Amino acid sequence: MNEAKARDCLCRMGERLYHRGLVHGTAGNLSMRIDDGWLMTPTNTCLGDLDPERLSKLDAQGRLVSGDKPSKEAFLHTSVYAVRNEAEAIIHTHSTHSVAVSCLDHPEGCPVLPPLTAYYVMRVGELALVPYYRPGDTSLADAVRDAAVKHACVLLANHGPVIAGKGLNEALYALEELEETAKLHLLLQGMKTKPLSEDEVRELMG
Ligand SMILES: O=C(CO)COP(=O)(O)O
Ligand SMILES: [Zn+2]
Repeated sequence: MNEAKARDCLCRMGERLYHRGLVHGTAGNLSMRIDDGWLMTPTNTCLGDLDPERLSKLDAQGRLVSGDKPSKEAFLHTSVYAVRNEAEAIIHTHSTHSVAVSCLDHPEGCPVLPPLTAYYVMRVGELALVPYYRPGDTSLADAVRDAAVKHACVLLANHGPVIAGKGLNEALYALEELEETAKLHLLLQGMKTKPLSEDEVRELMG
């Protein structure tokens, strides 16, 4: 995709996330791979009101080439691209229900969310949980990179999701499935639920 089109796509995606209520304030950040590096949302900006000219352009080494100062999670984004060759776009949000799930006490070895529906399994697959680190901490980027080797969707404890996709739309659809499943999981708290069986999940994962 050419750079002008990528700039336009990022701004439209920011607006879409904002109007869907999936981002608020200046939380969250977006990026896209381009031929000579990455485009990323600038730090402390509202994703609903992005200016294509002010997006941060980073070179292949992650250095700022033009635009405003990049997101404090820039290193997290570039670390995920480094281990996921197919990833062309990354969305990070503080979407409410996903964040609520990220604040629960998750026993070691249990899935972060149960496979409640087929679409959750198809779009999100296996969600990895990364322990809490301060936003922008390079240790957070390192932990996310390690998790991203096997997982396109990662949930940062007490923070929010990071989703890599072959394009922005693929990342959005996974994020929306995650957010809705997190909502279902919270709605079902205290009720006897029957998630998909291991065989049903295996069939969907292919
Ligand atoms: O979500 C955020 C931090 O985790 C937002 O930070 P930035 O405004 O620096 O992108
Ligand atoms: Zn964040």
